[in-house]
Amino acid sequence: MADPWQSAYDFAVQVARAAGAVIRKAGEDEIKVQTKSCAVDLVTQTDERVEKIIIGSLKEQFGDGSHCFIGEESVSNGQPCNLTDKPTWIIDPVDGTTNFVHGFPFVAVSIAFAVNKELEFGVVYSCLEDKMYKARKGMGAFCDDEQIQVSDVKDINKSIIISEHGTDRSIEKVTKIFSTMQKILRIPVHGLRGSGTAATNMCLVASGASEAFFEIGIHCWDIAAGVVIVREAGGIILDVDGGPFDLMSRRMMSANNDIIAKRIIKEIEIFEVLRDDAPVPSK
Ligand SMILES: O=P(O)(O)O[C@H]1[C@H](O)[C@@H](O)[C@H](O)[C@@H](O)[C@@H]1O
Ligand SMILES: [Mg+2]
Repeated sequence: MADPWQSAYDFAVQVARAAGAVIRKAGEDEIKVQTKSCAVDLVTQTDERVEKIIIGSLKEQFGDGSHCFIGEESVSNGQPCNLTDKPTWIIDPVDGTTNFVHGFPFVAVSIAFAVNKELEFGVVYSCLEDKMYKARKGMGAFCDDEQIQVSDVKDINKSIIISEHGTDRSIEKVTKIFSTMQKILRIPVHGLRGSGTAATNMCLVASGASEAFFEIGIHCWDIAAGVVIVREAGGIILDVDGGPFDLMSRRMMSANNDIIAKRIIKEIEIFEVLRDDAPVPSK
């Protein structure tokens, strides 16, 4: 049977690499910063421009109208965020926007592709490191041309765990996030880390550099590509309560194995977040 998505996958890699070059170039000039949901949820003209370039390139290649697009900045500007059975591109043009603004060296272009709500492939280009992570369902995960594999560590005391504090600075959420981090540190684990971009964090789990990354508050575009990459590197993806993963729930646990995942899940203090596909309240 013809392989329907190989050419789309190859094209996504090309588009991610080209988008990364635009981000690197933009980082050399003065960056104009705006905010979205709160004072620390940053967005720049580069986020907007790169998303337009990516979606424009994909529409040119697959522009018969049968493909759908979920992009961070399109959604932020009012587009719906509903995953249907149609071929759908899920795009974070600049994952690690705050890092980009500060010149902190972890910024990723994340492009995922789903059909019938199944993630078919994911591409994460860490553009300041010039590392291309990619994976197709059932075909393994790669960093550039090297196949990658999750860590084989089963002893939680010998693990590095990644988490992020996100952009919500409410006392309720900050308290729960840091109480969770404190409990994990005191297990003890070897260390807690965070790159500042969910997509990169997932690639660090996929490449064996960390045993788990979890976060409550991320969006589908931050993690969709990383989900495929972690799964194809032999890892697992769960909800933060240990249940089945739901791409639109804004909660995710990615780990090298079930033992590590379940041990960390025991420490997570869960707080509620609005789903990505929640109906937009009428103005
Ligand atoms: O950089 P963006 O695309 O906004 O996504 C990040 C988000 O802003 C942070 O709050 C999260 O902690 C990161 O995991 C996301 O990658
Ligand atoms: Mg982003």
